[in-house]
Amino acid sequence: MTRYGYFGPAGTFTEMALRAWPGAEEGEHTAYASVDATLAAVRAGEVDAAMVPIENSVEGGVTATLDALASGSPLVVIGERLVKIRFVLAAREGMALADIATVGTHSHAWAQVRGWMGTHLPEATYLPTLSTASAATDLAPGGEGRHDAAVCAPVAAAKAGLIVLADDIGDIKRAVTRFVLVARPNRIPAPTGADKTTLVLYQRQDQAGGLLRLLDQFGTRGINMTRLESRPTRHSMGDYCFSVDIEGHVLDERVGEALTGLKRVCADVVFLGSYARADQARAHVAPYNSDDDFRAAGRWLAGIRDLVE
Ligand SMILES: O=C(O)C(=O)C[C@]1(C(=O)O)C=C[C@@H](O)C=C1
Repeated sequence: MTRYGYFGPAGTFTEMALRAWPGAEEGEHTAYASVDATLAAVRAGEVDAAMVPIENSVEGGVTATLDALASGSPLVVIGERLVKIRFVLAAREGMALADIATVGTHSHAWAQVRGWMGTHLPEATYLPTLSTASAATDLAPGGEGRHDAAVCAPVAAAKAGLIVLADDIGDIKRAVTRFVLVARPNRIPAPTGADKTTLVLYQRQDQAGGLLRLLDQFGTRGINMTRLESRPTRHSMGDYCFSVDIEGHVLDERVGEALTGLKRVCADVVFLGSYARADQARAHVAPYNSDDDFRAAGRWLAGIRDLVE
């Protein structure tokens, strides 16, 4: 039986993403209190794969995940899931909106309901919690009740026996979070034609046009990028690496060529996996950059080289 870990406790959006993964319902599920602990469990072999949040359509990259993936022993993304985000404001039985002085939730969730809070609970103090579901369980019978209300998923409020004071309180109604399933690098899923590849790129040195040179490796091979974020390397002030998602699979000729190009020009390239896109959108391939184009050009060069004595 496959052992899955996830950023928990039960009732997080991350758990929903794991449940949406084909076959995961039949596996064994273990919740971890933080993204770091979840990925450490994969690295230690406690679980075979784990689901963690990586990107939200409103608040952007989940830096805890980006940083934990980029450092430490190698891990790879083997799949992704998109989950529609709907938040409720939940509290213990008997509470009314007027009684709420403190609100607990995950920092990414708070960023998505800030506007609603400013309008409906402008005086409320925000208390950060490890996850949206842990904000709810804190209010369950036996919980410490460190805040008056929790911002969480409807399912987390129900599990904790809470009442819903307000439903669908996200400032952006179509908010979506992207979650990735991460494993040790002993398997890379086969290409599907609708794939993504995730990389972390370290520049050799900070110089004019440095980032342009890295991105050029994609541009000249007709590769479309779907995410680019800079993160501090933590070595010194102003020293950044780039976390990138591109369309395509490591077995695609254009992606392979871009990777070898990056390996030459970068101080380091961390390969974080090639995997099927959740939305199944096929890769855009710019003209003259298909596998056939690359192979034909390779055959032409080999033909010339064959003539060398
Ligand atoms: O706390 C949760 O429920 C999570 O799954 C984490 C998380 C995140 O890290 O972005 C996931 C989705 C929501 O956007 C808010 C919080």
